[in-house]
Amino acid sequence: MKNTGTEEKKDIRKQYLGIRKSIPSDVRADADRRITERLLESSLFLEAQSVYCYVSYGHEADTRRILEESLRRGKKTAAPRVLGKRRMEFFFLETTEDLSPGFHSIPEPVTKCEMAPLPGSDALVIMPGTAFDRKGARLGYGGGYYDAYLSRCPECERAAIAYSVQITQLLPREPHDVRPHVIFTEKEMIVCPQEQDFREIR
Ligand SMILES: Nc1nc2c(c(=O)[nH]1)N(C=O)[C@@H](CNc1ccc(C(=O)N[C@@H](CCC(=O)O)C(=O)O)cc1)CN2
Ligand SMILES: Nc1ncnc2c1ncn2[C@@H]1O[C@H](COP(=O)(O)OP(=O)(O)OP(=O)(O)O)[C@@H](O)[C@H]1O
Repeated sequence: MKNTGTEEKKDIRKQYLGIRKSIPSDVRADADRRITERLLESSLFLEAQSVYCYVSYGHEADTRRILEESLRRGKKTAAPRVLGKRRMEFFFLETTEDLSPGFHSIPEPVTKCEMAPLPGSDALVIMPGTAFDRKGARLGYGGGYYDAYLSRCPECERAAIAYSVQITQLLPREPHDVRPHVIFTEKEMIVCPQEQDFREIR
């Protein structure tokens, strides 16, 4: 990871990558199940016509069942592919077999997949992250991919999924950060204040 933002962000990222990695596998499996159920039962997911979801790798909160359920229920289902510096696009999947290892070995949509238009108000984007605070400030791997992509589609619904140990005190915030509306953990659904109240609170 190079040029990944402020030193403070780098330290917090490193710390939380360690915390996430150290979750025992049985606890992780149980948390993945609970996070998935909470998300699948939410009106955000039930009402979404299309779902733009990351494909988990390493120790990220698992998205495999979310992708499968989304496809099974006939929602347009898209996954991200990195195309260049700070640039990614989403591509529609027909099945989870349309994924093959790409950027950093993350499963990405294969070339035959059709590029998805920017998500509109009937779309739900499911965001990854290494740490979050309760106001929705988010730390990724430091590539700036989600901030850049989501700044192009302010209309869509944004949900993050994460293990409860990834929720932290206030994170440093930059003007280009695009925050989720809600965060689902295995313990709760955190509703994040939106722009207006955010400024008042901080
Ligand atoms: N599953 C998933 N897909 C995603 C993202 C993500 O966060 N998660 N991204 C969100 O922006 C984009 C990819 N961004 C990335 C940026 C940097 C690294 C990276 O440096 N990975 C290292 C270190 C990981 C670690 O220490 O755990 C590696 O794989 O070795 C990976 C992905 C698009 N696709
Ligand atoms: N829209 C932008 N304009 C200018 N610089 C940006 C923009 N978005 C991100 N950056 C820069 O890119 C780098 C990575 O951004 P940031 O730390 O916010 O990524 P991240 O949210 O951790 O990663 P990701 O979105 O890929 O999960 C930082 O140096 C940041 O200042």
